Amino acid sequence: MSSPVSIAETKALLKATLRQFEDFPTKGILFEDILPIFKSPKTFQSLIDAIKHQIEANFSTPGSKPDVVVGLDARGFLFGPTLALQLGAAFVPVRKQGKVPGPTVEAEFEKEYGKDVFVMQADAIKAGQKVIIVDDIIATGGSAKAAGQLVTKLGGEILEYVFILELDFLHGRDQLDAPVYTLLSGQPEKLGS
Ligand SMILES: O=P(O)(O)OC[C@H]1O[C@H](OP(=O)(O)OP(=O)(O)O)[C@H](O)[C@@H]1O
Ligand SMILES: Nc1ncnc2[nH]cnc12
Repeated sequence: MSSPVSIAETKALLKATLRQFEDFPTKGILFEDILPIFKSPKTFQSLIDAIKHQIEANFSTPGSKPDVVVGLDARGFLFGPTLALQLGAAFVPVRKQGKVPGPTVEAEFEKEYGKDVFVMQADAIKAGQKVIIVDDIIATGGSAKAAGQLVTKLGGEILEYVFILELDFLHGRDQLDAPVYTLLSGQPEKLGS
C-alpha cells in the first residue's frame, strides 16, 4: 500500500475527487458525488487514515474508545465497515425502512430532498456502548439526527459524528447533540476546507 499522506493532502485529494451534478435527484439540488473516492485506493486509504487518526487522538483512553461504528444507508456503508475494522470496533448499519428483519427501532426524518424512515435492529447496540456515527455528507442534518436518536434509544453513547463533507450553509450540525468532525466544509461548487 502507498505511504501515508498528510491531512492537508487528504483534503486536497478529496476536494479534487468530488464532483457535482446539477438538479439531481430533484430540481434545484446541486448533488455532491463522492463515489469517485472509491475508484482511487490512495484516496480511499487516506480518507480512512485521516478519520482513524482523528478518532484515536480524541478517544484514546481505555474507557473512551469507540465500541461501535454506525453507518447510514447507503453511502455510510461504503467506508463505515473499513473504518470499524481499522479501529477494532463493531459495525452496525442504519437502514431505510423495509429492509431489516426482527425487532427494530425506527425514526422518521426529513433530509435536503425528501422524507424517509431509518431502522436499526433492537439488539444492534448494547446500553453503554460508545458509538461513532459516520456518513458521507451532512446537509440539513435530518438523517444524522435520526440515526443519533436510534443509537440513544438503545442506550448507546454518541462520541462523535463523522462526515466527509459538510454543506455548512444548511447548518446541519446545529441539529446534533455530540461533536462533529468533517474533512471538507463549504459551498458545493466552491469547497473550502
Ligand atoms: O443531512 P441530510 O439533509 O439528512 O442529508 C444527508 C443524507 O442524504 C444522503 O443520503 P440519501 O438519503 O440520499 O441516501 P443514499 O445514501 O442511499 O444515497 C447522504 O448520504 C446523507 O445520508
Ligand atoms: N447536495 C447533496 N449532494 C449529495 N448528497 C446529499 N445529501 C443531501 N444533500 C446532498
